[in-house]
Amino acid sequence: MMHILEADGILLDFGAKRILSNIYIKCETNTITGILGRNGQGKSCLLNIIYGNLKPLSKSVRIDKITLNSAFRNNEQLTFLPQFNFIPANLTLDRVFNDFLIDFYSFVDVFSEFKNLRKSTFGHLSGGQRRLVEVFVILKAKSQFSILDEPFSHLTPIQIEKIMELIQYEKSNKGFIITDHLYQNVLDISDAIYLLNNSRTMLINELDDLERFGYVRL
Ligand SMILES: Nc1ncnc2c1ncn2[C@@H]1O[C@H](COP(=O)(O)OP(=O)(O)OP(=O)(O)O)[C@@H](O)[C@H]1O
Repeated sequence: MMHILEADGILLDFGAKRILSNIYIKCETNTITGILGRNGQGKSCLLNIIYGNLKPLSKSVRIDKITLNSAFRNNEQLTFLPQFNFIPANLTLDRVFNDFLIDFYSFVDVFSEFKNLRKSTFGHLSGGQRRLVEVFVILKAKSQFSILDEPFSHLTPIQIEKIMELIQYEKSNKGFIITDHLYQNVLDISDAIYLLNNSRTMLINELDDLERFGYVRL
C-alpha cells in the first residue's frame, strides 16, 4: 500500500535565531528522500520535529493527509534513527531484535562478525557496532516510514556499502527520509533531494543547484 508523508508549516526559533521557516518535505512509499545542508542549517532539528521529539512554534506533519500527533505516534507509521545511541545499554542483542520483530540471523547473514554476539548486551559493543545495530533495526523496522539521521557515521566503508544496499532494498516496503554528511552516498541512493539553506528547503533538480547554493564545489 502506498503512503505519503508531508511536513510543512514549520517554524522553529532558538532565541532570536530563526532556524526553520519555509519548509516543505515530501516522502512516499518506495522512495528515498535525501536532505542535505551545511552544518548547523537545521537538518537534525527538522527530522526531530517530523518525528515529534522537538516541539517547534508550529508544524504540520501528515501521513496520507492525516496529521501525525506525536502523542499517539506508533512505530507502525514512523521510526527514527537519531544521531545518538537510543538503545538501552543493558539490553541483549537478542532482546533488541525481538523487540523490533527482526530475525537476528538476517542481520548475521549480512554482518557475520556479529554471529557470536547474540547474548551480548548493547553496552558491550564498540561504538561502530552499536551504530550498525541501530541503523539495521530502524531500516528493517516494519514501519511505513523511517527517518535516518546520519546512518553512515561511525561505519566502515564496507558497512556503508552494505547499508546503502539494504536501504535500497527496503524501500520496496516503505519510504525513507535520510540525511548524512557523506553527501555523495545520499545523492547515490535518493530519489529526491532537498537542500536546507537559510531556514528553507529547496527541491534540488540538478547537481548544479547544490553548487549554486554553496553546498558543494563541483
Ligand atoms: N537546543 C538547542 N538550543 C539552541 N540552539 C540549538 C539547539 N539545538 C540546535 N540548535 C542550533 O540550531 C541550529 C541547527 O542545528 P541542527 O543540529 O539541526 O543542524 P544540522 O543541520 O543537523 O547540523 P549538522 O550538520 O552539524 O549536524 C544550529 O545552529 C544549532 O546550534
